[in-house]
Amino acid sequence: MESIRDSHKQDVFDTFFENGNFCIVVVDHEGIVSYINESYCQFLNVDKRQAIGKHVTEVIENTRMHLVVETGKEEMADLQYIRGNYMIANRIPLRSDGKVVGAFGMVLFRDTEEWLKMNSHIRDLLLELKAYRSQRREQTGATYALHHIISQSQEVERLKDKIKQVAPSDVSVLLRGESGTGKELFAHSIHHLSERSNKPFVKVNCAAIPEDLLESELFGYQEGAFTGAKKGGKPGKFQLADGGTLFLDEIGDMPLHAQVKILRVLQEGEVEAIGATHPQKVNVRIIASTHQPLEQLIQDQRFREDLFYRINVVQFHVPALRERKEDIEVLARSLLHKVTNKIGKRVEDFDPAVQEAFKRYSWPGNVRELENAIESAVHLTRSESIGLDDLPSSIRATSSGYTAGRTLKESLEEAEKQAIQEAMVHAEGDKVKAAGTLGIGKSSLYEKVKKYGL
Ligand SMILES: Nc1ncnc2c1ncn2[C@@H]1O[C@H](COP(=O)(O)OP(=O)(O)OP(=O)(O)O)[C@@H](O)[C@H]1O
Repeated sequence: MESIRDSHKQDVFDTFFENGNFCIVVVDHEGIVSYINESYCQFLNVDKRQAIGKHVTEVIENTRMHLVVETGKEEMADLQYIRGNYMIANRIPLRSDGKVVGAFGMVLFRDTEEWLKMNSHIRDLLLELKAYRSQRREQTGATYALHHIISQSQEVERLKDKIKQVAPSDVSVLLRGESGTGKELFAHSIHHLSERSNKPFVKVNCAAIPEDLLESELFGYQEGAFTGAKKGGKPGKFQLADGGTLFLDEIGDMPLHAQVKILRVLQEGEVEAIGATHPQKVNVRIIASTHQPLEQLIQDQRFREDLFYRINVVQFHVPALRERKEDIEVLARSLLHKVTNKIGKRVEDFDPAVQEAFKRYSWPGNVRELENAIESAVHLTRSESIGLDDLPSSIRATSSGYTAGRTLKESLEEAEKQAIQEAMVHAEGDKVKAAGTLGIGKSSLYEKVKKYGL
């Protein structure tokens, strides 16, 4: 099919070159004006017929068009003083068979006032967009999207791809992984990528709500349901999340009686507020997260198997930071930027030894621990680059067996403390297992845990 450029070459040319909004000039290889449009002539207050054929310096004040022909280098968004003001122009060399045969000039803004107007118009639009975005985030409750998850490792990149695949459906997702790995960020991202993104994202921290309040938090209550109940009652998290996503954080810590009730809501799509006479229909997508070994909890009868199958339709494992060391450097830089912006202190980089220590350390607290270590170092440092001395001692200790000013006994104790910490993380808090891995007795481990305040 003939393209619009070929069939209407002249119209396209006229529309662009004679458009009243643009000022355009073309010079030949000697800097002689071979074309100038009407609006440029009006702006310069010159007659078009007289301008064509003259050297560009005689037509346009402070022009550099002839210089662009000489240098062959384009000049973009350059300021040019003209008619008592600065205009902003692009100058582009025209080439034929590799030789500069002339130059094309275009005024982007006739004066800085015009530019400022456009600039403030765009700034206003950007501010409006920003306000709209944060308002929407506040309304929905999901602050993060997939692009906020910084990574370079194949593991996390693959995980992001899988998240994109399942997010649009309504399927329940179980996010597993150690504490601080970023499970909540993934939960937000799933919501953002789903059809529910304009509806609420409601988080329930199952480990933080006192057991006796959990039911009223989850399912709400009616006015007069119990002494101290608020006037008008209170909606539960399920009702608040209606149409959107309910994020059950740390679901492994949920008491059994609440598990039974949640299961019923998920099976029946109905929730009954405390003191209500009728159940109420709710439509929520469930995303749950846990760092606990749920299969073990099921065996110990601390987690209901039927609830496990309900929430575990698609399961993702977010790897620990020590299992994806490639992410540490990019994450550290991005977190440094985040922290310095928040604190307002100028710290731009890490000493190479710090990045090395970061790579060697095992990060039992994962990205959260990395963020905290960087925040504390930014507060402590006296230079623009974070050094080893600015790091918490546990991380510093991994840089070598030796830290200046420390006795051998202190260094050994630090190493021992760290080994115990790591073993405890691997054993998910099971002290008997951790003692076994370390090759020491249970009572010896208890003693050391007490000594180091772990
Ligand atoms: N890939 C990442 N990019 C940027 N920030 C991250 C990333 N992963 C985690 N974080 C940051 O680390 C902190 C902990 O993340 P998050 O709360 O999502 O972890 P979690 O796995 O849900 O932890 P918990 O199980 O304790 O609730 C947050 O401040 C988060 O912003």
